[in-house]
Amino acid sequence: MAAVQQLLVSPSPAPAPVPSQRIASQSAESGSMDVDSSASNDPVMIDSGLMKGAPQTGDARIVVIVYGQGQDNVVSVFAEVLGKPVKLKQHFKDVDREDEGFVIGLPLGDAKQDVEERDQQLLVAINAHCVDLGMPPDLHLSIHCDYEFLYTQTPFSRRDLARFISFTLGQTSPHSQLMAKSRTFFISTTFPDVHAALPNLDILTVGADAVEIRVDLLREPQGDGAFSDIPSLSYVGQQVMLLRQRTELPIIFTTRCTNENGKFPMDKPDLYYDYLYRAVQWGVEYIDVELWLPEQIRKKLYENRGNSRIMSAFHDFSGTFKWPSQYAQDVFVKSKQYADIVKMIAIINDHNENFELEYFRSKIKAEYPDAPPLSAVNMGEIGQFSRTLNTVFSPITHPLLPIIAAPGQMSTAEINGALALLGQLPKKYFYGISSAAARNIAPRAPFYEKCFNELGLPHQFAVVERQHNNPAGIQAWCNQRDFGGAYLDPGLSYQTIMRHNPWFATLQNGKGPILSEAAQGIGIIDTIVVKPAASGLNATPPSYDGALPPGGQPGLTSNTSLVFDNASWRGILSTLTRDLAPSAYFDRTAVVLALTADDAAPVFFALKALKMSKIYTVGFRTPSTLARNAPPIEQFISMESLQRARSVADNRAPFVIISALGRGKSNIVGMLLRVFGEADPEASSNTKKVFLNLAEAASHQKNDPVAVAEQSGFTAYDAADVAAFTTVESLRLLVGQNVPYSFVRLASGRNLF
Ligand SMILES: O=C1C[C@@](O)(C(=O)O)C[C@@H](O)[C@@H]1O
Repeated sequence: MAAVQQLLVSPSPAPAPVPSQRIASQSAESGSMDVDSSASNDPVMIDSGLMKGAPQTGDARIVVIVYGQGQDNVVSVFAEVLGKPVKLKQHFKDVDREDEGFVIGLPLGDAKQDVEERDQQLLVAINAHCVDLGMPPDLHLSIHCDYEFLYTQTPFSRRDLARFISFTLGQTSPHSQLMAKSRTFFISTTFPDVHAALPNLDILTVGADAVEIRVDLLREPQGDGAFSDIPSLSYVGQQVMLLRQRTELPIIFTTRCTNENGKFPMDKPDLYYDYLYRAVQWGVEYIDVELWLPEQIRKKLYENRGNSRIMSAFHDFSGTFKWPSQYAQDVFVKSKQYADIVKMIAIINDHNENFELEYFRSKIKAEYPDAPPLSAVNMGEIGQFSRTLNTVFSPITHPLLPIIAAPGQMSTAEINGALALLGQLPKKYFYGISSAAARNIAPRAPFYEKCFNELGLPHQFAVVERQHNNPAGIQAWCNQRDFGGAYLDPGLSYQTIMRHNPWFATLQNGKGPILSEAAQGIGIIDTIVVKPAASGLNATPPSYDGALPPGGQPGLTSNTSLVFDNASWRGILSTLTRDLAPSAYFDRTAVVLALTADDAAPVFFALKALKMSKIYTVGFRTPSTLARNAPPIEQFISMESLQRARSVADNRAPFVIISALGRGKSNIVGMLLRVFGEADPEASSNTKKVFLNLAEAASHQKNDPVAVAEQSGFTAYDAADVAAFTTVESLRLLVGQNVPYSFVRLASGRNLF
């Protein structure tokens, strides 16, 4: 306890992180650390635009779960994931305003009687069906509930439930995040049975931003060696469930018709509605809706799409389609009416028609600036060139797939290889600038190399060691003609980088590097992204007279700028929301233990994104600049303040404990875990508290914080979880490619499943 007291009363000083370039120069001038304890009472709220892609409050209606016989337990899991208490009732009519803030469970038999008359303004109805009990679910409930969650009991995928409920309630929005990327790909799986894809799914989806399930290609066995003409909704539901349990990627649900290279019959258009609307109810992120379908079906799907996004699809196999024609433009105009993405795909006869498509693309952009994004490619070998140029949801294949989904499809590696040959993807040098200690905790270099290979990227990657206390020399790696980007592990404060690497200040004609929103809010830079600047062509090349790294070509080219970014906060956010919906954190409090404010800064930003209402700190003081971008802060400076936090009403008592304290301090972390982990009989929700250990794992040791947390009733995550999610984010920032979290874990020797 003496050690605790000592730590609590003697916080270590911390350099002030910098929330903006302007503030950066001010505090750099003053040179002093700005410690502000009053900031805790009067936090300055950040711009809403500051957290693009951050969780949203979403659907505020009462969540009602209809459960099957003997399945009332699933209601508690929903409640736990949402961070709400549970109530069991009988009928929809029993649910009223007093139930706001609860998750309500209704037994199937009773719920069925009045599901149609329910108050849709008040509640959102989810039919939870355990497929182990048999398929299909009760049809009446399937049709009339807002959503349907299909699950297996063993294994039960909590991650799938968290993702389903966060998405359907609008707390997460994968579409807006994907559309912010400069290039997106989706892999068209062509398996007759998703089971066949599962063993290779991690590797298959490297480079993909979404996975398409070609429902029309699924083959449902009939038992006598035959297959049904079209797979039943029961079969399709289970296939989607299986896929979703095994990938974190958004799913595209496609029922491709016989006329457009698919197998779905065209004689009953209503059948499409039944399948596609059910996919909306299953919480599938993207629904492919073919343009030939009657307008009333397309309109109805668009209007009832919930949080799913509609990809309008048009394929022309006639060989007479012409991109410069009025017809092509009419197709676009008709498509965009009920679409979030417009897909147009055609067979061409001449290579030049690829250029016509490019002209069409730019014309559409200019004439319909507010229209949904266009994804357009040509089929066949002759059309492959267009597949390298399309940037919105390019369909890709993989050598491990049984067949290609359309003539001319290419893999990500082939597309990148082609771009490299065409000079569109020049070889660049990427660096992992890390301290020896960081490299030991989570070696990222072999993984980067693996990804570059797998993605067919021509780049080269090298790890360079930074002396622990010497932040100088970073500029030497960046000021090279072929510099591609770098991650810094650990990150460094903006001020520190700028102070010790004066060359950065010369960028952009003296304006310095660009700071991303996250970097501004956090003040710690862990990713340096190269951005070709449109206006940079006339810029003066920045000069540099320092030593160059071996083999480096002097001088970052003048038409590029550098973006200082932060990927760690997203790693933290993704870890915290892997098994819980964001709402489990909304308005609750956290404890953050660290030796310096720098270590805590990305945590604060993530907790702000999770709309947490207060942070208690241990071990450091929070500079006002950092407090501005965080929930209100109170420092634990005595045992009394700790006791106070412990005795407040349940909702205000700390729900998350995040520690960046190293091994030497694990007894302090353990003490706090025991103090706050005790079960609270008054608890207003049954959600287990969360512990995140950002420090090096000290497993098999006495006082291992993760073990103590689990014994004290916490769900615990460690630095490796965050490192994997952070790597996903930094790859996305540095090379614009998505690599699934599960692949990162696999590549680092730990399988997630
Ligand atoms: O729409 C498309 C595009 C595609 O037809 C192609 O050309 O790659 C492949 C299909 O699976 C997908 O649904």
